Amino acid sequence: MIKQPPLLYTQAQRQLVSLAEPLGSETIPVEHAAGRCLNGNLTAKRSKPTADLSSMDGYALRDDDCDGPWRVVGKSAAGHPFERPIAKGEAVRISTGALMPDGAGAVLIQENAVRDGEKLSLCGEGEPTPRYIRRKGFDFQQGDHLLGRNTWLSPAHIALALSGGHASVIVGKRPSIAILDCGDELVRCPEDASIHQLPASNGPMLAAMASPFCKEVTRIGPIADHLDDLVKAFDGASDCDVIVTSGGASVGDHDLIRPALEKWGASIDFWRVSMKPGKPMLVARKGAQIILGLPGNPVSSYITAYLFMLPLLRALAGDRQPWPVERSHPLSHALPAAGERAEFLRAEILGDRVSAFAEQDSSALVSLSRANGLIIRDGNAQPAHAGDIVSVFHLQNGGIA
Ligand SMILES: Nc1nc2c(c(=O)[nH]1)N[C@H]1C(S)=C(S)[C@@H](COP(=O)(O)OP(=O)(O)OC[C@H]3O[C@@H](n4cnc5c(N)ncnc54)[C@H](O)[C@@H]3O)O[C@H]1N2
Ligand code: MOO
Repeated sequence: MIKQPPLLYTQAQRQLVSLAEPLGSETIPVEHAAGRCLNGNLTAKRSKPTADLSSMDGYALRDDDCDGPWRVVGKSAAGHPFERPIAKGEAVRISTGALMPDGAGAVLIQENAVRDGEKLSLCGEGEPTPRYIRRKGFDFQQGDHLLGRNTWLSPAHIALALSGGHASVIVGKRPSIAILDCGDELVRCPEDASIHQLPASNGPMLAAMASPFCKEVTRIGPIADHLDDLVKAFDGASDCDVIVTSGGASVGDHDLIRPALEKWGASIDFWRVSMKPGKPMLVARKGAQIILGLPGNPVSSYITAYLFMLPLLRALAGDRQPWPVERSHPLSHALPAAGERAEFLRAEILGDRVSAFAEQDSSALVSLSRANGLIIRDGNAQPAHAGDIVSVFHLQNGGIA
């Protein structure tokens, strides 16, 4: 029996993440790099744009020759530049994104032009202007810093890296993970669950949370509450970098995760964290493998995964700042004093204000699925009033963009 008192959640987070040795790096095509952690700085290999371009469809003119009429002597289309300098009295038909001819310093948009064969004149609505020129390197110049180490690459970053001339990037390797549902009462197919059983919802939920950060996610179980079955399941996961269990972490007769891990040969780093929900969480290791034992209650499982599993996976994938980001919001209503454990309240952020849901039972999924934030209450926090500023973790809803 472990006699340590429960750890503070911040201590437990640091202790867990300190066990994570980043898995090294690999070079991959930029177009496949969304959701990966950049391992190194990215500098522009080319400027954007590489030359002055027109931002509109119309005519390129000299900026000392803006009254007209002009003679249209050729065209500059995107990918097909006009090859010689433009002279006085000349205009070049130009399309959006096409290179400005040498000597051109203004664009007349076609809505403000009248064309008769090669003859071009103003229609009286507007003037040629340099405003419709995108200047060479205005977005970034060759040699500029584009992206910093530790950036989780988004679709916009992909466009930036490609536009900066990079075909490939160096990113952190991702871990493999095995996720085990544990409990006699669990059934894999929800349609097969009788009254005394319930669908094993934690495994797929945790897999969905983990998969953006993992190269491979293996789901195992549900596993019955028998020591030997659990040991066999751990054997089946022995190739993975991380093993995550849910259920069986507490103190009941059927809570066998700790004894099973010990029988399997793992050593327990810590068990129990002073947080609500999520208290019975444990961390163990076998060789280089890290095992996270999450509580079975679905909300406890989600919140411990958010606070522990995700930072661990980010750290293994090369992120040096893997922590969830706290933000400040005014409360829209009062909150009572907190208990001894730190509390994470499912909450809704509306505008700037945040309000906790009335239902905070650690098995209640409706309030979890409606929450877009978690209010953080320190252990023994004083009552809070409407308008008081509280710390909140934003929960991600939707994709990575
Ligand atoms: N005497 C005590 N009892 C409990 C304590 C305690 O300190 N003393 N801690 C409570 C707390 S806090 C939590 S949290 C739970 C967590 O216990 P376990 O991790 O052992 O979880 P189980 O008992 O196996 O399951 C709890 C609950 O969750 C359901 N469950 C389990 N796995 C899944 C899954 N994969 N998908 C969906 N639902 C799952 C399970 O059926 C139970 O209803 O212990 C308290 N007890
Ligand atoms: O920690 Mo338990 O997760 O309070 O229900």
